[in-house]
Amino acid sequence: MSDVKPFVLDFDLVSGFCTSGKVKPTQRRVSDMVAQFANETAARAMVEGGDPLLYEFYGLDLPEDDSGVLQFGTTILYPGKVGEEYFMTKGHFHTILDTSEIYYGLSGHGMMLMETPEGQVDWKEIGPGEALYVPGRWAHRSINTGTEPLVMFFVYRGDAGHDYGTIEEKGYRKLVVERDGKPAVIDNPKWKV
Ligand SMILES: O=P(O)(O)OC[C@H]1O[C@H](O)[C@H](O)[C@@H](O)[C@@H]1O
Ligand SMILES: [Fe+2]
Repeated sequence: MSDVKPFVLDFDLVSGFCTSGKVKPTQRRVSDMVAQFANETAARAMVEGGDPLLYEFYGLDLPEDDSGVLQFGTTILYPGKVGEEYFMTKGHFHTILDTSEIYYGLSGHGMMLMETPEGQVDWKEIGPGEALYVPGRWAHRSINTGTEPLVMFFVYRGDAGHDYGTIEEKGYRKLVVERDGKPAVIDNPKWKV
């Protein structure tokens, strides 16, 4: 058991930021995930044109080897598109595959795209006041389908870990793109078996 003392942390409901500045967010830009977008040419052009910030999230300094710890924080995913594909997170399986995660929508609107190693796929919309349960075994990627930052609070088992490799190699089976001004879920042409 780790020796974490009780503590309180503030997260602004709209911006998602820890306004007291007690923790600093990690940022990911288009350059951090060019190969993940369906239109890599559009992604590279955006990197050249200033490399916009896609999202930032708070990872706290809690022990990552203790199943009794709960990791938590907020993700702030900005609105925008790379080609026709909405801004999204990298997405990951948990290293301990069977561990789940809960997201609670604070502001903005988006979608969680999920899939299992066996090839089941699912997606759920998420907005303010909605709690989304991502069961163990489901890889998860957040997507901002709106015009405001998508802000979500998350919590998961402390030792769950992030497995990015599988998604980086194979991609997701589905993509979320804008079609006729609306989000559409389509097959990912770059997905590898
Ligand atoms: O890890 P990414 O796929 O880049 O997503 C960024 C972050 O999003 C979520 O909110 C997760 O709970 C975090 O554990 C994760 O690190
Ligand atoms: Fe996760």
